[in-house]
Amino acid sequence: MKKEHMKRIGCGIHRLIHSTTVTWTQPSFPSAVWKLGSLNHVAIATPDLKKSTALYRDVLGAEVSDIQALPDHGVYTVFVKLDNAKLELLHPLGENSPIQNFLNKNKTGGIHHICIEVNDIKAAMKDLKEQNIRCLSNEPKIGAHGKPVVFLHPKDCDGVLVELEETKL
Ligand SMILES: C[C@@H](C(=O)O)C(=O)SCCNC(=O)CCNC(=O)[C@H](O)C(C)(C)COP(=O)(O)OP(=O)(O)OC[C@H]1O[C@@H](n2cnc3c(N)ncnc32)[C@H](O)[C@@H]1OP(=O)(O)O
Repeated sequence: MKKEHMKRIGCGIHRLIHSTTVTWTQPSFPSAVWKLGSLNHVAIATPDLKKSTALYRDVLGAEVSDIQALPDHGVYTVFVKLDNAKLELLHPLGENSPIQNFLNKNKTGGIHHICIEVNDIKAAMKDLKEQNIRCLSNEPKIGAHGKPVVFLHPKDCDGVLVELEETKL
């Protein structure tokens, strides 16, 4: 292929990439009932909480919280502060911790769930149940930030465990 021809193809691709715009589609249900807010956190399960905390604090230079024990959820947590959201480092607490199951399958740890804020958790749960999305508890529990939370089954959410947290939006 001639050099000039290749240059023209290159310019065409460049223009195509730079002229692409994203179009957004509005939700099909009335947003007055309940709505999603910001990403609150991404949770990472780790077999070594001290090592993971040191990675974010000492290597990556982030501000981190103290270790918090949440026996009702079967986890120890450390929060890592980012500008627009948080990371939640999770380690098993107790014999029936859901994190232990996850770590048995993912020995070195990995992304465990994402947490998205909602303005009305009960309305969200009612609506999602009607759409056959399984909520993993019948009632919201109090989560790591002292606010009501509920988890949605990963098999109903494209393989991702999703936590909803009620926050005033
Ligand atoms: C403090 C609080 C907060 O932030 O406020 C927290 O973080 S509490 C964080 C900890 N709490 C929770 O995770 C509560 C909600 N989680 C749960 O109820 C459970 O962990 C489930 C998600 C239902 C999984 O239950 P369990 O481990 O007994 O079942 P399982 O291993 O047979 O999993 C069933 C299927 O789901 C998949 N699966 C399991 N955990 C997953 C995860 N985290 N992300 C994506 N997929 C996952 C498995 O690979 C399996 O798929 P295959 O069948 O294809 O192999």
